[in-house]
Amino acid sequence: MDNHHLSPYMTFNRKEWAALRNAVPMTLTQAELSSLQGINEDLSLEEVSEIYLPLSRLLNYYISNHFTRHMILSRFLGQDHKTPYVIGIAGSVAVGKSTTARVLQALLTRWPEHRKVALVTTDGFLYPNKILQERNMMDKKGFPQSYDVKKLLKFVSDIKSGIEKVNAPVYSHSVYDIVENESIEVEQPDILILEGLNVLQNQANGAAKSNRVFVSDYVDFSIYVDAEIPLLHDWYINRFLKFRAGAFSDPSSYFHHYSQIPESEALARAEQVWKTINELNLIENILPTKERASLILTKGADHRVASIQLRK
Ligand SMILES: Nc1ncnc2c1ncn2[C@@H]1O[C@H](COP(=O)(O)OP(=O)(O)OP(=O)(O)O)[C@@H](O)[C@H]1O
Ligand SMILES: CC(C)(CO)[C@@H](O)C(=O)NCCC(=O)O
Repeated sequence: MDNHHLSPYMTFNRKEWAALRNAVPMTLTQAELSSLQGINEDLSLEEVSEIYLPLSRLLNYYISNHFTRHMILSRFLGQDHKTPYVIGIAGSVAVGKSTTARVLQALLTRWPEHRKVALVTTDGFLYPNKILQERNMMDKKGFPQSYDVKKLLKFVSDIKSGIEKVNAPVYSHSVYDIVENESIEVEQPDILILEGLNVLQNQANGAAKSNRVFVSDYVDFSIYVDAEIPLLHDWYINRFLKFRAGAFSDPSSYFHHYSQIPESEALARAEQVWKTINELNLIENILPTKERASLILTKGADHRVASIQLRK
């Protein structure tokens, strides 16, 4: 472990981190490991046990401590005081935030406390295409101004207040828009995993100047998933091609059009979108939030986590 005195982080390499899962062993059966792979067929099981399992153990300690504190507060107030633990997951488009979130959801549910873990992505709080078009912002999707931040803040604040049922809107990558008349209902979870490009943004990087409260104010533990730009570029293009391949026979998919033109043309468009939208957004609005994360996961080729930085 590198504990450089000027850095706010302790840095672990892969081997050092993997060793940390052993102190309180939690073993996963082969069947459980296989069911985790249903989350993402490219996810390696070695990755789950060496990286995500120790991470879920650490989180489980923090979460237990959170609930102990709230029990004390309940005693002090003489009334029930329970608020969910919020884990934020930030990082570039295509870095693997949603995969990370789903693996952590599965692992945290599995700890003996059997906590109820809800998962929400901030994509659902993007303005619908109709509004983005009216505001001439279709090439700004994912930028701070493309989100209905008020709605997102109300959502997180309602969850934190312990409101019984809170609804979140849904975004579809395949339709490339908010899905009308669809929502996910969040019912008093113990843990909320909130995943999205913007969960760590504050006034200094992107959020509207008039805002005084930020999503990050409601986040108890934040994870920034990081990788070098050339890797992110490749992951974005690969996922684009996967969507394109899946959209040949589905005319309702946004990607259908790309399946009807030559691959080289579709690729040129994907390259342009990456460069002018997602890479730009990463540099301007997402990367600057990295230094505020509680934990940074740095990935190398094949999504393999190479190092972990944990705030001291
Ligand atoms: N741990 C992993 N191992 C292997 N492949 C992965 C892993 N995580 C993500 N991927 C792949 O990388 C691509 C992007 O992943 P994912 O959709 O989870 O990213 P994201 O950060 O949630 O993207 P967005 O912000 O656009 O929603 C997908 O093709 C996914 O299959
Ligand atoms: C929905 C977001 C913003 C975040 O997941 C992203 O996947 C996206 O669609 N960006 C806009 C440019 C594009 O990739 O088409």
